[in-house]
Amino acid sequence: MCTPARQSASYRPWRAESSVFGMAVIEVSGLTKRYGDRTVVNGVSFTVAEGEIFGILGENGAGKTTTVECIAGLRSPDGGAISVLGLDARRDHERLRGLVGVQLQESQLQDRLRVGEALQLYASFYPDPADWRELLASVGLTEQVNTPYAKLSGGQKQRLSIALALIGNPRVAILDELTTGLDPRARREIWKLIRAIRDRGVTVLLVTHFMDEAERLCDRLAVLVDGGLAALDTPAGLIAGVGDVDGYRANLEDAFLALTAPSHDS
Ligand SMILES: Nc1ncnc2c1ncn2[C@@H]1O[C@H](COP(=O)(O)OP(=O)(O)OP(=O)(O)O)[C@@H](O)[C@H]1O
Repeated sequence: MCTPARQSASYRPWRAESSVFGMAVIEVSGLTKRYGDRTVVNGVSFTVAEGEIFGILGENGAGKTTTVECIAGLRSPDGGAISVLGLDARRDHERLRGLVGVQLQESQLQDRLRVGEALQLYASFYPDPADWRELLASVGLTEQVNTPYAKLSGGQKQRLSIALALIGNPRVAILDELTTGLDPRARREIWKLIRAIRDRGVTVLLVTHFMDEAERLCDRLAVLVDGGLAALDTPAGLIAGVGDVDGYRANLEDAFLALTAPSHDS
């Protein structure tokens, strides 16, 4: 069973339910997901507006991937409703496929498939794909165009999976652990790319464990604790909720640790 969301006594929860952005593109209402008798996502609700970069934070096992997989229509919720671009995430999955780009953890391609071939193959699935060579350049893989998947480094595989999520020119991009395994320069390049696609009106939902990434890139953040929504706010709002820590101004990691701290009242 899912335990109630833990919350540190020192944290003053803020909630920015509505954003300054426009139309809601993703609406999650009371999302609940169970595996067997374990509830791993428990009544989670939030909306993501068009053109927003929305981050999901949480400790390992908090339910982040399960949440985004339900939004991507890859898993069936046990309760609640999810609408993406006005369509039902699960029932209208086929229609949404061309509109939503998904990069999930551990995307696995055929070992012998070359980088350029993979992009051209995926581009052929979509009516209005991005220019694959441009995309290749923007994720820094131009030199690897003829490299088979099996010969890519971990970070290069990660960059390719981001390119594949964006190849269909999606209106919504769902990115799970966007920059895990990337070196610092590559991470900055990927942040730039994400901002650029956002500037074109793409709505971005991303899961991350990196506090700097969440703070620099995301307009708002949802923090999941034990499958429940512990906080939903801008990075600055979350930080403001903790005040000072040991005489220093708190940062996002302090806010995250305060929100996810084990409860002391057991
Ligand atoms: N297919 C599955 N069958 C059973 N349990 C699962 C399955 N997938 C995930 N879980 C469990 O559900 C819980 C939430 O997993 P999830 O992958 O959503 O967490 P997460 O927040 O993304 O974690 P991480 O940061 O480690 O990637 C975990 O306890 C996990 O073990």
